[in-house]
Amino acid sequence: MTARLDLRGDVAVLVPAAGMGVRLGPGGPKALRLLGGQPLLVHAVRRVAAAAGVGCVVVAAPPAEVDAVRALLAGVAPATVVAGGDTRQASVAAALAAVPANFEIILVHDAARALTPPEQVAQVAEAVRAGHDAVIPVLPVVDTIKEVAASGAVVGTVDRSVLRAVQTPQGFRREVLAAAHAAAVDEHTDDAGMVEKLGVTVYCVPGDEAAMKITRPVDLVIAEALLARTLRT
Ligand SMILES: Nc1ccn([C@@H]2O[C@H](COP(=O)(O)OP(=O)(O)OP(=O)(O)O)[C@@H](O)[C@H]2O)c(=O)n1
Ligand SMILES: C[C@](O)(CO)[C@H](O)COP(=O)(O)O
Repeated sequence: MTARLDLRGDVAVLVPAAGMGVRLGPGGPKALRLLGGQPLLVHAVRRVAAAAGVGCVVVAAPPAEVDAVRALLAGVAPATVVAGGDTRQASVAAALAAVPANFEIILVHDAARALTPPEQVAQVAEAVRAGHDAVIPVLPVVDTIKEVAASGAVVGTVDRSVLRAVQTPQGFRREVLAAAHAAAVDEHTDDAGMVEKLGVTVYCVPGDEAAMKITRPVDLVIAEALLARTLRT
């Protein structure tokens, strides 16, 4: 049993956790699915709360599970739990609305990236504190990438040296994230994409393989192995 963590810092972390996990298959909301015997959300919040500088955690839970998630997190960290929306973007907006006014640095972190090291959370926050308006952790793309037509014919091979796979947490000055959500007219899969539309420069820091997103059944198998490796060391 791990002790409940206190929060003392100037960084608020929003944890969208209201998705159904359709690509993972049947089994209920993804954030409540088990990894090493504990819900993904518990792994994620424990690591976020352990990161240097984090003073506030707001979780957007599946609307039917808000009370259950409050109870689940009571022994983990002092998180605020709100009802999420129909899309990730709506869930982030709901969580953002619940952040106390004194937090000027806001991170957005997928519950589905359950094993993200606290150091990655702290590094993103630090880059915002150092003056960047928007910060994302990224990894190089390891596969050859083709552009393919609807017919199945290859159009061309993309230069992957300029591509990066994007992780979370994504970090923002509060004003920038709030402006991006206020201005959004279409759906985005990440918050940095919304900020880009404002013309704000998004800065990259190195990501971590442990921050992989649990999306498909095979990702749960990989995450179990990563967790076992962490526990061994
Ligand atoms: N309406 C939604 C949809 C997604 N999320 C959250 O956004 C993160 C990233 O989304 P993804 O991994 O795509 O999760 P799901 O939407 O649950 O997956 P799927 O698309 O397979 O249903 C997850 O932590 C998920 O819980 C959310 O809070 N609210
Ligand atoms: C925010 C994100 O995790 C960055 O990789 C991702 O965009 C989440 O959305 P998706 O539904 O998996 O595309």
